[in-house]
Parts: sequence; structure tokens; C-alpha cells
Amino acid sequence: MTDSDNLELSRRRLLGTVGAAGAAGLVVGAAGGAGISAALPGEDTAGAGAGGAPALTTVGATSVMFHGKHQAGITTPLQSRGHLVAFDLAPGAGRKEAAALLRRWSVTAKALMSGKAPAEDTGVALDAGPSSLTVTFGFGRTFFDRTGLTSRRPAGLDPLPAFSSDALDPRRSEGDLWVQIGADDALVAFHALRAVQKDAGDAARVRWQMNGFNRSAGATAKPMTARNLMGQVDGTGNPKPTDPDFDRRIFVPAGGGGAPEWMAGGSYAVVRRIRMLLDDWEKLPLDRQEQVIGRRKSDGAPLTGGTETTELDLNKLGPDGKLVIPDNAHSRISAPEQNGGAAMLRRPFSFHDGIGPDGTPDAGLLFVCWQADPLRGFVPVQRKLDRGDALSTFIRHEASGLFAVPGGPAEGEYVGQRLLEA
Ligand SMILES: C=CC1=C(C)c2cc3[nH]c(cc4nc(cc5[nH]c(cc1n2)c(C)c5CCC(=O)O)C(CCC(=O)O)=C4C)c(C)c3C=C
Ligand SMILES: [Fe+2]
Repeated sequence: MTDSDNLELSRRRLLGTVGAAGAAGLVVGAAGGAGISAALPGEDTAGAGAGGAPALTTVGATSVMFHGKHQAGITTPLQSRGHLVAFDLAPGAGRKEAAALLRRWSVTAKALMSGKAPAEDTGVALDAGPSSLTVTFGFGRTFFDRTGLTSRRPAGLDPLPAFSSDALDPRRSEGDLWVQIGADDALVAFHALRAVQKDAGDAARVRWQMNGFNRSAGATAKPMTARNLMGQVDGTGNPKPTDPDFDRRIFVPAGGGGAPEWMAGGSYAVVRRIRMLLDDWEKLPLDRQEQVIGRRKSDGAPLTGGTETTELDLNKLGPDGKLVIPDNAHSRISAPEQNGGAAMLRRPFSFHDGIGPDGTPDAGLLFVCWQADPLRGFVPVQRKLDRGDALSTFIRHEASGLFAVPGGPAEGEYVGQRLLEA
């Protein structure tokens, strides 16, 4: 199946057959320039349906294009499995080795995303289709010194400021290179992770790895915004690809604006491992939980009324004369109108790594947010949250990373080629 075939496949097929994440995300993916395709059960698609083999389900058969203006995995609908991995270049590896690695990774990502297995495959994902696999690559600040490219490091990679509530573990933070893997099947995601790790060979070593999840496509009766492990509907206020200023907020523009040309169509990913203090949170009565966020837990609607998509009424007073959405409510403090329009596209995974030494769940949010400029996205909002967010009593930022994610590769190009070979 060619990329143009992919684009040919109609929205109708997806909307009629996939679950919540897929249907909602189809719009996101298409508007964001990342093509998504799927075949109806029984149709012949890459890797299934042929030769009498059982047909793939639509979830398995859905694929996301590797080539495009933007890398896949930014506006792609949330997948049910995710791996975030940072690598450091090996001692002695420089620009040449990094370029060869990005070339290998791109070949692998393109093949796996279209449902093809690499040579000498492990067979882990043999029976499944691409399952909306995306593999997204980024560069950390330290990459530029290690490869002699310091002069081409973008200002967007200047270190994030320290925040008073940070409890960051440097060993699980930052890194020369970052890879985000997402798929709607756990084995497909693991398979891609192993392939990426093997491709690293002698050129790079894993610095840290985090594993996450979201709800499975089709688990809810109708398409819904995701829930996090605190039980909140999380993602409602995200900018929509149909917003007139979506591209300007999320993607680095081509030509001018002070941004390097190799970042055109790219974006900056801020990654935070945020532990949720679930034992404390779960003791809080429902009405207090709702005041922490400023929205109803059941359906995500603002406490000032309406449905999930109704605007917050930040000035509304209750019968007691107090603000209905409290001063320190998370939704109030993070709203773009409270932050000079600062906005980001949040695309997280939940995590659960068992029970910590203190006997509480080591669980929370792998918070990933995307923006054209971290100083006009994550930083101003986190500064404000750090000063007075009611949610901060129940969360702890444990690791952090900032990565420059270049634009999507054109046909015949590998990711990052415009940086590494210019
Ligand atoms: C600095 C950015 C943000 C961090 C860190 C963050 C952590 C965090 N958030 C939730 C839960 C919710 N967040 C919600 C809205 C929301 N959060 C941010 C930013 C950060 N959140 C923004 C920009 C917004 C949107 C505000 C708006 O547009 O009005 C919500 C409400 C529903 C929604 O809009 O998504 C919830 C719920 C958790 C649990 C968390 C850390 C673990
Ligand atoms: Fe939030």
C-alpha cells in the first residue's frame, strides 16, 4: 500500500469502525498532516487478509504515515501503549555515527509503521498489523555538543527553569536523543521498542525508559476524552487542529521567526514523569476533588455548568459569594486566557511501575506536551502552577526532559537529515 493509497482510504471507514481514540484522532491526524489509514475487516491490508490468513481487525490494520510535514505521534490520537526512551551517544560516537543511527532508525520506523517486519525479526508482532504505531525522534540539548553542532542548537532547547516543586532525578531526565513509541497493541509497541534499541548498536545507550498506557480504542461505547489515573477527564482544553492558530502554537514555522530551518515543521516536546499521590487523592471527597480541578469528575464539565466543552465561567460566584471555580483550581490557573495565550498540546500516557519503597503506588502521568516554543507553552503555565495549583499537593514532578523534534522527513529522507547533513 502506498502513502497515496493511505490517504485515499476514507474517513468513513475509520469513523464507522474504530473506537474512541481512533475516531477522535482521525480528525486530529488528518488536520495535522499525518495520514491515517485502515481497512475494513476482511480487506487485504499490509500483513493480513492475504492468502486466506485471518483478516486484521480495524484496530490492528490502522496505520500512520511516516513521511509528512510533521513527524507522526504529535497530532496522532492517543494510543493505548507507549514507551518513552532516551539515549546517550556512546563515548567516541559523533555526528557521523549519529547520522547513521538516525538513518537506521528511520528505515526501521517506516517499515514497522506500515506493518512490515525487519529482516531477522523476533516475530513478537507477527500476527498483528501496524496498530497505529508511531515512532517519533527528538534531540536533547546535550546532543549538539557531542556532535559538534553546538552552533546549530536552537534557543528552544535552553534549559527549563527550576520549579520550586521539582523533585527531579537527573538519571531519569534529559538525554542526547529521545524516542517516543505509541501503538494500539502492547506487543507492537514492544516490538518497535526492541527494534529501536537494537538499531542503536554501539552508537548509543539507553539512558532511561518509561512505559505508559492509555485506554484501549473501542473500550468506551462512544468516543471520549481520555481519563487519567486520578479518574479525571483529561485533555478537554487541548488546542484543536481546526483552531486557526493551532499550527502556529504547536509547530515551528518555516522561514524566519528566528527558528533554525532544520526545525521547520518540528515541535518541542516537554516530558515530565509526574507521580500521583493516589493514596492521598483517593481519600479526598468527590466535591473537594472537583474543586481541585474546577471540573466535574463524571463528565469533565466545568463546575460553572454545561457540558465538557462548555467554556469555564471564571467570574461566576456561588450563593456563598465565593468563586465557583476556586482561585487555585488547576483548570483556572492553566487556562490560556490566564497565561497570555500560552498553550500546548498535551499528549500523555499514564504509568504504573508497581509499589514504591514507601508502600504507595508508583503511578501517575508521563506528561508529554508539544509546542512551537517552550517559553510560550509549558514554561509560563508551569511557573504559574508551581506557585499555587491546588493539584500540586497530590502530584510530584520526578523527571524532566526537553527535546527538539524536527519536522517530518520527506520521501527518501531520514529524520534529522536537514540538521545532520547540512
Ligand atoms: C505545565 C503544564 C501542565 C502540567 C504539568 C499539568 C499536569 C497535570 N494536569 C492534570 C489534569 C488536568 N489538567 C487539565 C487541564 C490543563 N492542564 C494544563 C497544563 C498542565 N497540566 C493545561 C494547559 C490545561 C488546559 C486548560 C484549559 O485549556 O482550560 C484538566 C482539565 C481538563 C482538560 O482541559 O484537560 C485536568 C483534569 C494532571 C492530573 C496533571 C499531573 C499529573
Ligand atoms: Fe493539567
